[in-house]
Amino acid sequence: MMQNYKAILTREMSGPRPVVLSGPSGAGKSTLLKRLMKEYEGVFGFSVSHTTRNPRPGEEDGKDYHFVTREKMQEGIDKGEFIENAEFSGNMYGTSKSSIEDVQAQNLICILDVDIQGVKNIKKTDLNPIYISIQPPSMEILEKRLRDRQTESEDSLQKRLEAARIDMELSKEPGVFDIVIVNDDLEEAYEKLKSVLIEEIEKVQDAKK
Ligand SMILES: Nc1ncnc2c1ncn2[C@@H]1O[C@H](COP(=O)(O)OP(=O)(O)OP(=O)(O)O)[C@@H](O)[C@H]1O
Ligand SMILES: Nc1nc2c(ncn2[C@@H]2O[C@H](COP(=O)(O)O)[C@@H](O)[C@H]2O)c(=O)[nH]1
Repeated sequence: MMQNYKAILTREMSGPRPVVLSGPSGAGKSTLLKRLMKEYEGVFGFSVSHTTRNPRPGEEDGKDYHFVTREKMQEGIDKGEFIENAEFSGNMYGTSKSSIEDVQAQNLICILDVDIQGVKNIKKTDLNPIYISIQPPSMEILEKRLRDRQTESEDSLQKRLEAARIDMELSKEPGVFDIVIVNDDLEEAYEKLKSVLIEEIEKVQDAKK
């Protein structure tokens, strides 16, 4: 009984469980999470990462990423401001502690979009998120999606495909992810994602009533 009470208290103090979305570049993470955040406005908050890559057309500083120089990013890492950071396709990426705290302070479900290195490093922290991997149906389809997106140079595209091969292998390892969703048909993948998160979503909605 006492233990139950303690568990409830801890949950209330720490808020809803965060969600880590991972998977190869081009698998559809941003597409799915933007849709989720639109349908469940006021339930999710995006953890805005830092990156040293250049913004793509339409991307906003402070909303999609905090776009920073290598020097600035390294300075933050050295000061211990990041819970994880990684080098991906020639650029630095990282999750600052404050990006998560900002979302959690609002009692929202914090969504993190990180690569597989991020997943491994977050597992060493006490964040305790739900780990979801979004996978493409095949390497061929992934390459087509990345090319059609027209955001990458040939060099960046090749680096991303190489990272994708590693990611696709690692995602098959038991225990790394709570669930692996193959994003073939977008509607089906989205429904699956919602079904995994519905319990957590309802908790946040109930708390607002
Ligand atoms: N099920 C799908 N069927 C067809 N195209 C899709 C599907 N899901 C996503 N796409 C398209 O594939 C491209 C890559 O998707 P998206 O940008 O969401 O990937 P991502 O995993 O967020 O990539 P990154 O990690 O590089 O940010 C986009 O142009 C998107 O519109
Ligand atoms: N380890 C981390 N990986 C991150 C973070 N933010 C994004 N990412 C991952 O980087 C790649 C490429 O992203 P893109 O926006 O340049 O296409 C992708 O796999 C993201 O999941 C982060 O903070 N830490």
